[in-house]
Amino acid sequence: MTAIDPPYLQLDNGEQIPIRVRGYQLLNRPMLNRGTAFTHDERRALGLIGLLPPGYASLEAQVRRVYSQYQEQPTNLAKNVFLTHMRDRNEVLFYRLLAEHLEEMLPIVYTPTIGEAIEQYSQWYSRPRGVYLSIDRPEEMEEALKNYGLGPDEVDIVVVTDSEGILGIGDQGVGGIAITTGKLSVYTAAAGIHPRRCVPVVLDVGTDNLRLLNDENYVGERHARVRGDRYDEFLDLFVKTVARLYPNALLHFEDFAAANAHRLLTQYRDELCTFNDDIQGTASVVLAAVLAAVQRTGGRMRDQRVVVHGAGTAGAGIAEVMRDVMVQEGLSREEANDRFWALGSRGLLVEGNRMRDFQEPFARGADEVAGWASDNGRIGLEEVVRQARPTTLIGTSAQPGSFTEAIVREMHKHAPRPIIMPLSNPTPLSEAKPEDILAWTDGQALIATGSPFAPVVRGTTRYRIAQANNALVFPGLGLGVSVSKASRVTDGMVIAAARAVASLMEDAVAPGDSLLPSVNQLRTVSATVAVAVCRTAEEEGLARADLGDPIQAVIEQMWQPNYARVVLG
Ligand SMILES: NC(=O)C1=CN([C@@H]2O[C@H](COP(=O)(O)OP(=O)(O)OC[C@H]3O[C@@H](n4cnc5c(N)ncnc54)[C@H](O)[C@@H]3O)[C@@H](O)[C@H]2O)C=CC1
Ligand SMILES: CC(=O)C(=O)O
Ligand SMILES: [Mg+2]
Repeated sequence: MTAIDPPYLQLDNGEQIPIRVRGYQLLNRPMLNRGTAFTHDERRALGLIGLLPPGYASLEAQVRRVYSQYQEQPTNLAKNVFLTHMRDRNEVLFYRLLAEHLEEMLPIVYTPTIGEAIEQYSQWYSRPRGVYLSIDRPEEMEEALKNYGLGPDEVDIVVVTDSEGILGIGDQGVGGIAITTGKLSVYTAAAGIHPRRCVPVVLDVGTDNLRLLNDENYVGERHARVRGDRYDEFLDLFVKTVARLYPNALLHFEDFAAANAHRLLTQYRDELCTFNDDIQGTASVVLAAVLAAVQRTGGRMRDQRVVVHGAGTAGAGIAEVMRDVMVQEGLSREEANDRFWALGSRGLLVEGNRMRDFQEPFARGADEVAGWASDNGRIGLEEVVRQARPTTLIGTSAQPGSFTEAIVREMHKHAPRPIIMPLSNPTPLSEAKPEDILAWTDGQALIATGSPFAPVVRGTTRYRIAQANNALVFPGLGLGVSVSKASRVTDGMVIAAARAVASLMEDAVAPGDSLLPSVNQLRTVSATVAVAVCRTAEEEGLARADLGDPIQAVIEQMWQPNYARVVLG
């Protein structure tokens, strides 16, 4: 006996979803629409007779057709637009296509092409997706979120940006909504978070991007970025409204500028279940790559000497988590901080100079650097590498080409297997190309990048380049939080996620092996991360779900892109 009247969708987990709309209304609902995959009986029952061409195509046949259409698109941006439109028509088909061609399509729906799509958001704008909240109308915030149509128990993840620090391309105004929908695509493709249980949000607080303000097509608020008290009050209202409307959701902050990113994380991390992906997601995946690299060099984390080029949102987060692991390995906090040399736009961070509070732990003493070469007081990367003799070089500066041949060769003089990670996105902003780094270090460098790079062949060795992108962590983190109903995201979870990713690479020890799992393994990686997060949530007393077997719980919750059975009665 069923609880509801047909027609309805019968899901694998026993749930039944009523189908209340008919005809074109149904075809316009991307989660229900299946186009030519509706059978004739379904078309009769759902008011679709005459609204579709008579032929029937299975999901598999539809995937083959849309894949060939995809391949005909002339540019990567056109491919991105094609996939965006497809997601707006038929989400199961979109996610099935993405799942079957993940390595090929992730760079299209995510970095690097998403950077272009965001820059040209207003020019290509055709239909909305997500929730647009304007700082000029805070009183409409609750109504706007409610209009999205999801109830208190129907949301697992809210991804929010204020668009000030999109990837490495900076302030992109309202177009930043596309980073939130992009991240949510990755949540679904990588971790099986149900696409309808997610809310993408842009906080339109204005923009300082003059190109956008002068573009007649721009679809955002046309004024400078609001800062100060009004910004803080708007953010506070947003966080409190989300916590009230969706009490079980994870709130994911994305691409805020450095000052706000760290400040907001500190302010809200103990108040609700929230994390900052650029700080914590990035720190976790980079820690995984560094742990794998350190294992290959036969050393320990506590012995690393680490230069962080670009100690902003991502760079400082990476340093903090590496420092915490060094402390776990027995160093005092001060000894561990001392193993870092961090640079900002004014060069090496030195005590007494102006810097942000989250950078202070990594500043060097003025006495120590007194004899170092500087240009108007600015100590540059080459001098830092010469003096500090790092074993690990992290790039989160968005300064393309800043890991020069001279710098990499200097580092290699003292580090036989230098760990070098140009992590800036999108691809044109990378601090160096893996091919060059390998050439300058005679193939000895252990490398990870932020955006995807093709393998490099040198002699008989094929080097697979690890993509240290937070996409290897945030989907599994979100899934683990959702399955365990964790009340907070903790540093323990961030480190557990990193160790889980690194554990997948323990057998990868041949020359040329990647430091991280490949994008094709994203589902496995996300499930592994989710299980580690669930276990940590339990250990830390933060899990509100009775998990039983976390592996089974995680696998059962992962949504698969299949058409559910339609029960017609
Ligand atoms: N691989 C990944 O998963 C991730 C990569 N990133 C990338 O990292 C880059 C930075 O992103 P955020 O940390 O969010 O930006 P951010 O603006 O917070 O940090 C950038 C830092 O670089 C510093 N900087 C600027 N010019 C410099 C120079 N000439 N020398 C040294 N430092 C300089 C700035 O002072 C700032 O501290 C972006 O390209 C972003 O795409 C960010 C998050 C995740
Ligand atoms: C990957 C990412 O989050 C970034 O580049 O900002
Ligand atoms: Mg980001």
